[in-house]
Amino acid sequence: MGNEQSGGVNSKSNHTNQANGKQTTHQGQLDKDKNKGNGKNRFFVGGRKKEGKSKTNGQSSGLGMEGANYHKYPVTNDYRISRKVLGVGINGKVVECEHRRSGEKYALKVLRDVPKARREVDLHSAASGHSHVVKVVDVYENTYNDVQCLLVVMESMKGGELFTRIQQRGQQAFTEREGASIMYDICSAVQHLHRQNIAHRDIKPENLLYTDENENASLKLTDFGFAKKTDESDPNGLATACFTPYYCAPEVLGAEKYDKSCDLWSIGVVMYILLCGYPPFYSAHGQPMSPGMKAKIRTGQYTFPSPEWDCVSEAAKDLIRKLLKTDPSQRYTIQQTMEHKWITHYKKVPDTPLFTTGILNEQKEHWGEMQEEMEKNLASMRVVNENVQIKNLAESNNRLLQKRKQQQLKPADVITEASMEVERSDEMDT
Ligand SMILES: Nc1ncnc2c1ncn2[C@@H]1O[C@H](COP(=O)(O)OP(=O)(O)OP(=O)(O)O)[C@@H](O)[C@H]1O
Repeated sequence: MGNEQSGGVNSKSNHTNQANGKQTTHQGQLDKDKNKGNGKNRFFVGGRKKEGKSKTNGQSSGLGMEGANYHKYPVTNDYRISRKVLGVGINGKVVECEHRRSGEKYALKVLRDVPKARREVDLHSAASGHSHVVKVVDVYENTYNDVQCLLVVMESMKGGELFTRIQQRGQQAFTEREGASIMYDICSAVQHLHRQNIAHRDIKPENLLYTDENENASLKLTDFGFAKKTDESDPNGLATACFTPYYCAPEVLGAEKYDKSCDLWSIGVVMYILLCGYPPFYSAHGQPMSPGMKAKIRTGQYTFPSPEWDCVSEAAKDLIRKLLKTDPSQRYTIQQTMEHKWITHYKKVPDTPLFTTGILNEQKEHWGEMQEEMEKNLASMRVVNENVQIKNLAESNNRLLQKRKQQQLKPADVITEASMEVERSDEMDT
């Protein structure tokens, strides 16, 4: 994949000092000039070298970011906020903004400043140095109408969602080799996260976006709203909790691996859809879920139906089987996935034309249901684990866990209301 956009404010003026492993940006310099930051002036995104066609695995900015650098001065000092909505999620709108000096366009996500949002911003920033993770450029903590907000400036992803792009290909068939190349990119992003002990826990088609509409656009992972630092888990402190055969209890696997295994399940589902155009746990060709189908999900029954899967390589099917294991302790880790020949040798995967584009188009009207179903499954995986922790924190006499209990987020922290709109005329500059 190639032609990655610069993640910094201005690709020309960004520079990376690779000798000392630090990155500074034009924006960083700007803030130092103004002396308005919080004094640390650490920036999580620097100008990255443009990538050629060959892939680079797991590049990190090397910054070892623990959290974001929150600017306290108004975002509008640096950016013009536009009314153009780039997307709408559960947390509100993502709008376009423009850097005042460089004129470059970025995406702005506005979150209410609650601990969950801080976690999202910190973990996204920490992961942001990878070429297949959407870059966080700047973060501001500003107050609007007495509501404290976090404003996250990200690189603008102008190429839309993964499957929309495949749907829109026209006559040219999507091939298994292209599928392998896409999966390599996704897996390298997840490997980067897991190496930092970050589980994303919300890998789904809507969170995989392309930088632009060019053929060489990069696919990147975004939305760290459910991401979790896995090394904060204390599996030894967790006692047995109720669990269905669908999920093994975290104490069996270790909470850390449990959270990460959720990402591997998602990778398996995305890979399956990529290779045929419909999801694994569905009745023929994406028909809505019946109760019987739901039972199949719980017991991990899926098939590789004909004719879509007839020409797909055995190696691809083998990897899917290893990713879609219902028991997370049996499921492949990201390391094992990266070492599987279908991923490692993605360039040698057969160039077989697939049914994917045609089926995605035929099944357009079922796409919403499919997304909902995937979201429900992800949610139940997260809930199983959260429940286990909540139960044991409440019952535990362990002092460490008691301390964590006090810090535990309340469900009310989940942001459900619409985002703060930065639309007051004094903050707007359209
Ligand atoms: N960097 C970006 N560039 C362009 N569009 C973006 C960007 N980030 C997000 N979007 C758009 O905004 C939508 C919502 O963003 P995001 O998923 O981060 O928010 P959310 O409120 O956490 O959503 P969700 O409901 O998916 O959990 C995305 O589906 C996408 O269409």
